[in-house]
Amino acid sequence: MEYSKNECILKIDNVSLTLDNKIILQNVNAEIKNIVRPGMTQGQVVGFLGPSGVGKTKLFEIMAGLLKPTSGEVYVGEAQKLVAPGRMGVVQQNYPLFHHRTVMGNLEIAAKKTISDPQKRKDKIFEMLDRFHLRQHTNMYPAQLSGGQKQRIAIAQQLLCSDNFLLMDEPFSGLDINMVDEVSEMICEISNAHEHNTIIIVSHDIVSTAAISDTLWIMGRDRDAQNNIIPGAKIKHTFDLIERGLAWQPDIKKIPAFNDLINEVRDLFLYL
Ligand SMILES: Nc1ncnc2c1ncn2[C@@H]1O[C@H](COP(=O)(O)OP(=O)(O)OP(=O)(O)O)[C@@H](O)[C@H]1O
Repeated sequence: MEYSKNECILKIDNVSLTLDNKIILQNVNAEIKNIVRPGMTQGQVVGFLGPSGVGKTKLFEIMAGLLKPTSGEVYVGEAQKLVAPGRMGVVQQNYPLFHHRTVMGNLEIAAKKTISDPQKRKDKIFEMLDRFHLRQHTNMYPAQLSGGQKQRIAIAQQLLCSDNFLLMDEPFSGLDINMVDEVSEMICEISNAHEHNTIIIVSHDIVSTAAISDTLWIMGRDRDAQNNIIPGAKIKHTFDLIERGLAWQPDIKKIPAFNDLINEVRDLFLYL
């Protein structure tokens, strides 16, 4: 598997967060580097896992520039600029679309932020509608769409108005098994549409997330000698799935080493 990891495109630099005198995050550090594969357009997917209540959503909000940490910074892009709202695409679980606007109307609002020429904007929107199999829904309102269709519009919207980063909160939640496969394929397709495309998925679904990730971040807290949790979560474990030969593989779930990985992650969860 020939590849190299080059410049840093996202850096979480010593991020801590205290809310109402409660330490939530403590010195979180992590980095994503650009992956280059000769002859391929290779983006990447980072799966972000951890037990319930550990602080994933808070770090997600900090990475999105929506929440200011108590200390530390997040830098994004090749130029390593401080993150600011709008730089990262954010697809939340409830897909907040404008209900009084059609699919086209919703995408227009997003596209206006980055494309000023009306014709170019329309062309780009139709390209997105085709890519996400939504062309026949162009003039429908969100209330007339399924959950999966709303999710695809929310993704298209974010791709139209932000840089190459997409943060997704629980993309598999509430989906049946066929839809999970469909969303997984879509995430891989988006990540590989541009070599700087980077999708970070926060999820409780370890198997679906690991199956499409190149890297796994596992968030957790330390324990004291009495086995009590020490407040302040960090990214305690990073799995490089490329190095393990578990990235870019069709039928990954059938590979025994993939099942070993899942068991390893589940075992870690017992102590986080
Ligand atoms: N405003 C607040 N003040 C104090 N504590 C808070 C506040 N908001 C969230 N918390 C706490 O921060 C911790 C982390 O919450 P967060 O939502 O990030 O966890 P999570 O890992 O995303 O959980 P889940 O997987 O269940 O969604 C929780 O223990 C929560 O109780």
